[in-house]
Amino acid sequence: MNTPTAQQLDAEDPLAAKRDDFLLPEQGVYLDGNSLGCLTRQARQRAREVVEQQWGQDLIKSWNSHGWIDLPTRCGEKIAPLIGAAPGQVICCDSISVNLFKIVSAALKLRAGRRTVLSTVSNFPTDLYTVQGLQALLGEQQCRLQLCADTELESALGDDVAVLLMSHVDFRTGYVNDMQHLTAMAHQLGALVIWDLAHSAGAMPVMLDDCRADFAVGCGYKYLNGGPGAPAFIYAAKRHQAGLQQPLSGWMGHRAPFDFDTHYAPAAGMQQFLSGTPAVLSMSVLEAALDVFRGIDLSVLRSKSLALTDLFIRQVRARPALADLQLISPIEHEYRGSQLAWRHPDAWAISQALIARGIIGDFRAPDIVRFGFSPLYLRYQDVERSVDVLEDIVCTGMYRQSQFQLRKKVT
Ligand SMILES: Cc1ncc(COP(=O)(O)O)c(C=O)c1O
Ligand SMILES: Nc1c(O)cccc1C(=O)C[C@H](N)C(=O)O
Repeated sequence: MNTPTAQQLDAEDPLAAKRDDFLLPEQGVYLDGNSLGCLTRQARQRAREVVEQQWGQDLIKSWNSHGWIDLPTRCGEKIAPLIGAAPGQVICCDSISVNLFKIVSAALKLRAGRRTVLSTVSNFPTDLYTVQGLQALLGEQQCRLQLCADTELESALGDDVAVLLMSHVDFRTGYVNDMQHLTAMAHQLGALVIWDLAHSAGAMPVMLDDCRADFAVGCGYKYLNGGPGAPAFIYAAKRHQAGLQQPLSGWMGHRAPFDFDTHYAPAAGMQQFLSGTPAVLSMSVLEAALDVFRGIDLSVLRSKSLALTDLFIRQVRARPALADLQLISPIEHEYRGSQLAWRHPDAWAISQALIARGIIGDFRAPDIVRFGFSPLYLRYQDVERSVDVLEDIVCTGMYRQSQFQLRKKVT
């Protein structure tokens, strides 16, 4: 059987129409939705309404009339089905970093007598920094970060581990950690598990409830397309919610914020994770952006994501000029996220030359060119075009030009 062309794949794509919900750059191909997702029409419309009408005209009344006060809960409930969570377990607030601080601390308290937070050296730095901050605050008798290689998790899970802190999808390689297996293994040894869903929420099905996950965090600005700096979210399994104590106790997490009581008493359920006033502008935009997922079957989304990355790999491998690019993302579908990472000694210059030619991926130190594939708005033809440009940049040696050597502040 002949391999279908990119045009044929696009013609048969059940998600093709979703692309029209997005306002995409007029030129080029955007392969960085794993860092900052694209703008939807609904989000742009909401941004206008919130600024011009709700803030501009209705001002303070909007807390009630436009439901600003319930935004964290409403957004959380919209995210819940995307991550396999039944209602009442997700709330939108703050950043992943801040939320991790709350959750790691609360989870440690649930496992009093144990002090170790186990994570992997490959985890996203903020996950590790947050625990290092807690360790400095609480002292090593209360909190101790232990790091191991990804391959050593089983042997590192000792009986002092209170919390296993894992990224679902590795931010560099796109490797998908086995949520079901690792959660069960940690539970068997008496540890709780916190999952960082930054690179999986909105990109593939996530089954938090089915895996009996304890806690999770994730961000709004990648595959959820909530915009730059969009608020993050927290998941806490219902069975843990009653006995929790999170350290950033603020008035929005109080049982009755407008009683202005002197003493803190946490709200029931997920609201206890709120600290201060929600970022109304960004959360409103995120709420509208989430509408794009309405009616989407996440297994269809996942199939397209895998087909896009399959095509990219096939195209690169078919071109001898690209033989120096070494794939460090998994080949097996089961373990491959929605991104591809390629190692090359001139990764920085190649990523910059690609950007100059309209193919927006990114670079991760020291030598990775990374491409994210957002199935809601990418076409198979975009994939083919990106590899054409990549081949041209390498064949012509364009990336060796001096303007592509200078490192930038944000990579
Ligand atoms: C896996 C992972 N966790 C956390 C973060 C950072 O989250 P935040 O900036 O919301 O604290 C990122 C990316 O920025 C990430 O890739
Ligand atoms: N959050 C970011 C930012 O504020 C600026 C630039 C990049 C980001 C990112 O999201 C990085 C991303 N988490 C990564 O996977 O590398």
